[in-house]
Amino acid sequence: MLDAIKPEEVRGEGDPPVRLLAYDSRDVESGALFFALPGLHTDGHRFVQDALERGAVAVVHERELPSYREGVVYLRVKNARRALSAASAVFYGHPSQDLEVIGVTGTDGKSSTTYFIYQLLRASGVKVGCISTALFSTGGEPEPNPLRQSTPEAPFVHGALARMREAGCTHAVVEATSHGLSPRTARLEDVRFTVGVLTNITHEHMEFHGSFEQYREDKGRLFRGLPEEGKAVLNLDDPSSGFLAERTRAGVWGYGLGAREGARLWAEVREESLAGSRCLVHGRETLEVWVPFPGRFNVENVLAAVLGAAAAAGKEPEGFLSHVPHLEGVPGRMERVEAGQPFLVLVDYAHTPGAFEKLLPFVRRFVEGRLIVVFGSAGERDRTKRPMQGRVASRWAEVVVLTDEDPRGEDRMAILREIAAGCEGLMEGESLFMVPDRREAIGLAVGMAREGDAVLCLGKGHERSIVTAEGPVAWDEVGAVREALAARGWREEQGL
Ligand SMILES: CC(=O)N[C@H]1[C@@H](OP(=O)(O)OP(=O)(O)OC[C@H]2O[C@@H](n3ccc(=O)[nH]c3=O)[C@H](O)[C@@H]2O)O[C@H](CO)[C@@H](O)[C@@H]1O[C@H](C)C(=O)N[C@@H](C)C(=O)N[C@H](CCC(=O)O)C(=O)O
Ligand SMILES: Nc1ncnc2c1ncn2[C@@H]1O[C@H](COP(=O)(O)OP(=O)(O)OP(=O)(O)O)[C@@H](O)[C@H]1O
Repeated sequence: MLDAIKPEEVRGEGDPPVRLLAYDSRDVESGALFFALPGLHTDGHRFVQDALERGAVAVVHERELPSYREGVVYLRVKNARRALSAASAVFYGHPSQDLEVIGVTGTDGKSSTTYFIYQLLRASGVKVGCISTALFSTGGEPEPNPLRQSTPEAPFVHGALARMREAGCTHAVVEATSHGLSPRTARLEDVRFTVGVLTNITHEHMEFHGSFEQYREDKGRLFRGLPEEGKAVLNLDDPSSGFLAERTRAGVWGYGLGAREGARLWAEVREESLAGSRCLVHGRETLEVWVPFPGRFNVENVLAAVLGAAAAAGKEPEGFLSHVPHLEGVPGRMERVEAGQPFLVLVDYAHTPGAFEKLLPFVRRFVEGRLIVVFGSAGERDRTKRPMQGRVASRWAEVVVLTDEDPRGEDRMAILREIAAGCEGLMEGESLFMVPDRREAIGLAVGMAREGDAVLCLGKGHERSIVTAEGPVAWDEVGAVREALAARGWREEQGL
């Protein structure tokens, strides 16, 4: 492992057996190799003593430490996150080299596309695992992701890939977020991807990447790292695809809605409803396909998934289309909540201006009454997107109810005011409401809905908590909607 860590300086003698890799002192157990990572809130170097008390036998650090303990090996490196990534790959025996690893990146639609690829490969008899925001599998049935990260830190990624390999998987689908791909976190630095899939690139995470160009550059790392025999699956309707195609050695398979030169698959949407879309999909042959999820963006996700699965399995994409009608969606995405009420209620995970732009005009087409939208914006994350979310929402909705998403340590009302600053043509107290308490906000929206209206609760989806200054508070978006409906006398029918 020493070769992978590449220390600039080694202190202490011996070669203690390493039983686990840890970057948080609170996770350290006897035999751990502890990585002191500089962070945004604190610095891992402050927790070296804590790690040693808990049984760490060696420490990787960037800066000089106040003291060095006898019997412990200290490895000073230039970049501890980079070292963590390299060590994780070695510790788990380079599992990504024994698997076909498909990386899915993009601003929106990563989890959906990841889960679709996972299902398509499984349906064609491939043993596969997946890592994504919502669902996680090391070869068995998918379970909720136990972490608060979409792309986990390197030890978790390589550990999960190793478990997939042990379980007999030949393939893995990994949601590759821009944070995960960034050299600043190095979470995916030592994962060997053979297929890269792009959904889209719009505005998000500017607080982390600093500019759209850097955000795109970081996402581009997935495609730059692909081998010549790999495949880059690109959305030809997205302006960033040309940029990415120029930066990959891999073969390109393009997809899009409508005829596109060079598209390996493209779709014409013939009929669409809140239940899904009937499409003609054109490839080497033309096939009629029912996409069982609402919105053209889901047709795009399905095309991306079919190409991603086919590229990874070394098969023709057309063979995967027959399974599309049987795909399952990710929980909390366009989930309809029914309790006999005469208006539509949808829970969805849209939390970017790009997702709002696709979702709201789509739903608008099927709603005769008013569109009542409940959402917020994450605290301590991209502030520049807040007025953009407000602008898109106010363009399509008659009523906007602003509420907590994950305020973290920020002033809750200040976040809502920043979103409200972008809302155009709405009147506070009549069509614009700021209600930080999310349960109350949902109650207000459901309470004002009349026959033919639609209530859209956005941004929480499947998530099980709201992160406040005091930490995570348990949350269930669908449950909160059901409570609000029950308060008006609409209850889900219960069986015996
Ligand atoms: C904003 C962000 O990227 N945060 C990540 C970052 O945290 P941080 O810089 O605040 O860390 P810190 O709290 O300052 O601590 C520094 C170090 O001291 C360690 N520590 C801290 C306390 C202690 O008692 N002992 C100890 O050892 C910490 O574990 C850490 O290694 O470093 C941590 C350890 O590497 C990550 O777990 C953490 O991800 C958090 C959970 C997070 O919310 N990340 C989000 C932004 C994220 O990664 N999102 C992307 C994109 C999502 C999407 O687009 O869908 C994702 O892939 O999930
Ligand atoms: N292709 C797409 N284009 C735009 N919006 C989309 C697309 N696919 C899904 N969405 C919207 O984005 C939301 C999140 O979808 P999904 O979880 O698949 O994306 P994600 O990229 O994994 O999100 P995140 O990584 O931020 O958790 C959906 O609820 C939907 O509103």
